[in-house]
Amino acid sequence: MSEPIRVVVTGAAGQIAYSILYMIAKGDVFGPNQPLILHLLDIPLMMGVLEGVVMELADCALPLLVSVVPTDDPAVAFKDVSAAFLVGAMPRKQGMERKDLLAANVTIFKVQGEALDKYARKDVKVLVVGNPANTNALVCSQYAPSIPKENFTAMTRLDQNRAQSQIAAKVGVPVANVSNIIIWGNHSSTQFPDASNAKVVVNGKEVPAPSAVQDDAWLRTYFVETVQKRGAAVIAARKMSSAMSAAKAACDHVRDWFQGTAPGRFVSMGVLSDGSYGTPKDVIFSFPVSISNGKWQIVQGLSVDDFAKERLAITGKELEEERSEAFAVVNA
Ligand SMILES: NC(=O)C1=CN([C@@H]2O[C@H](COP(=O)(O)OP(=O)(O)OC[C@H]3O[C@@H](n4cnc5c(N)ncnc54)[C@H](O)[C@@H]3O)[C@@H](O)[C@H]2O)C=CC1
Ligand SMILES: O=C(O)CCC(=O)C(=O)O
Repeated sequence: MSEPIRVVVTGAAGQIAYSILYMIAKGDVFGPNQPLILHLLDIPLMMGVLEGVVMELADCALPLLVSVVPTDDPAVAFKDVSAAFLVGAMPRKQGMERKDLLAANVTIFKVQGEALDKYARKDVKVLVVGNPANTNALVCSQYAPSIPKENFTAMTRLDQNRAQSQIAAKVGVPVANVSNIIIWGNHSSTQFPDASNAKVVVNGKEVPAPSAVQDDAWLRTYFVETVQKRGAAVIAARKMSSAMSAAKAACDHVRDWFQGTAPGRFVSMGVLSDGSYGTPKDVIFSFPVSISNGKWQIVQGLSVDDFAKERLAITGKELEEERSEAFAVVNA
């Protein structure tokens, strides 16, 4: 067994955390040989609820979980952490867009960026889940200047998983047979879910997703819109936002970041844009990335047709607008 690593989950008394903590603590992210010390951050009002979560974690009797540190103090929560799941933020209600949360949530990520800068390990890997995730990740990284910008990412893995599941159902194959779906841009209704470079295994043979689906109109309309609006559909049905699937996606994201992607495979992550594929620079934009040795790289040279270019421009523009609005809030 290796030495334990410290992992922080914010919003630890909330609904995503209720699923994510179990998944992390049983080894789904860092592997079956990596002991963990879990730091749980929430606001003072939620400390009673958090106590119950701590009791339940103990009652799970998980061999990898060395200890748990519940706290409402960012200085304690971020101390020496190797990985940070930044979940704690207000979720949207029915009828809202995620960017409507910007004014309420962006300040949380300023404070947590400052705390990461002061207290976390300099190689900490940060995943922002709290919405609007891309812009919150950008703000967080700006306030943590001593940590490399590439260590800040935003979650679009839930959108990727949703897209994968839609394609699998359409073709009639298990989800594991579908790979290399791309989510471009913002985790919002302007995102562009793109199956044009994806692969599907049909009858034992890997083929391009468009040939497996055989319905280009579906791929450009129903598929794109279903994934873009899936979060809202879950809220309409559950009266609460996605939680179990969000927790699973966060674990997938951080697992792949730490453990790498298989040769020829890529996943989607919101990362600092370098302008690849004509996107605006210096926003957190979701790209296809391959990962090895804990470092992600934007996959280059993929075909992007005019239909895709138009959609990349729309979601990129939204991210530029969110960036201006966010910095106006934090600098006010
Ligand atoms: N990127 C993505 O794909 C997804 C993002 N989300 C977002 O994740 C966030 C959390 O969702 P839920 O867990 O369902 O919400 P929730 O309301 O159940 O839990 C949020 C928790 O965060 C805590 N919190 C608030 N301010 C905090 C602070 N400054 N420090 C630490 N904790 C704080 C709250 O007290 C609460 O316990 C929301 O913003 C939601 O929109 C949800 C699903 C998917
Ligand atoms: O849709 C939301 O605003 C909350 C949850 C979420 O981001 C999602 O389900 O994709």
